[in-house]
Amino acid sequence: MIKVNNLYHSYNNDGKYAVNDANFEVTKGEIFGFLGPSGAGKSTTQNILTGLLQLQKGQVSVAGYDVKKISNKMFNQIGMSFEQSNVYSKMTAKENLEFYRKLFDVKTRDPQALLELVGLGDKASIRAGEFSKGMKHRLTFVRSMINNPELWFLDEPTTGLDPAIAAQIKRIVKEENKKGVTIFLTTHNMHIADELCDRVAFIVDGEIKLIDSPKNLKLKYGDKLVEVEYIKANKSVKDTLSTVGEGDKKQLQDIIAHYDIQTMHTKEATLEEIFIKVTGRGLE
Ligand SMILES: Nc1ncnc2c1ncn2[C@@H]1O[C@H](COP(=O)(O)OP(=O)(O)OP(=O)(O)O)[C@@H](O)[C@H]1O
Repeated sequence: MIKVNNLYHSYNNDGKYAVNDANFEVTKGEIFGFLGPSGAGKSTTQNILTGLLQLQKGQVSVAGYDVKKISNKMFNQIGMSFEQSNVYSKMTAKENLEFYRKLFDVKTRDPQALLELVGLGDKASIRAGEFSKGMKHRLTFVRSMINNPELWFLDEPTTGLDPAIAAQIKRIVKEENKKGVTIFLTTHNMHIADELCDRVAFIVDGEIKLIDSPKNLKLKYGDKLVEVEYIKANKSVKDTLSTVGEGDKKQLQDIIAHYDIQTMHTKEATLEEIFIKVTGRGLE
């Protein structure tokens, strides 16, 4: 669905690259995450893929189209939801969607039904300018679904939303993906990457450091740890021990044999811990 080879982008032609030799493929039906801190080059890459930035160097094909010579037809097949909501403030929520749907020459979804999907059904005739940031975000989000895209670009889809709405957005993303929609998701939030993505690319300073599934990354980089809490000399003690090292294994057996265990559970490394291990950088 997406093929990127030797992609570079420099804003100032000063030898500094916001995207530096990126190579990846996104296959049909997967949720592919682009995970990296602020300034990593996520938006730049997404903007090149969606034709908002002109391709300078490299080969990029999106939904079967070469982005060097973008065809308007490509826009019928893709959806884009940006972190910054760009809705028309003087139009109502419904007018925003009615206006936008006219840009496509494929079957579009019913604006009222879309608004209801994100809890804005009763706000259809309110001007978007009066909406809160979260409401504008939801409007932008459903607008990007209006043409039933087979490839959906989502930029920080849950950032700044309250947890209930974020959960609703994630549910919709999962449902659309089940119907076969391919999703390219950019984020600096490891939770959403972990929860939604089939594969993630770690990106730092314009470079992709690795690409793998969250599960494989945890198996590969996550230490196999057990967190145990027990009573020793009338005091509660907490230890984190490895199930791989001989010394730790023996200590764990010793604790189980001699002390009163209060809690014991395995501890997985988080994607952020793995990100730091691999790239030497955090996600903030
Ligand atoms: N219009 C621009 N002109 C010059 N430099 C830019 C421009 N847009 C982005 N950059 C620079 O390019 C680099 C990559 O930025 P980009 O916005 O792609 O990162 P990002 O990973 O999307 O970050 P964020 O999560 O903050 O959006 C950064 O160093 C940024 O300062």
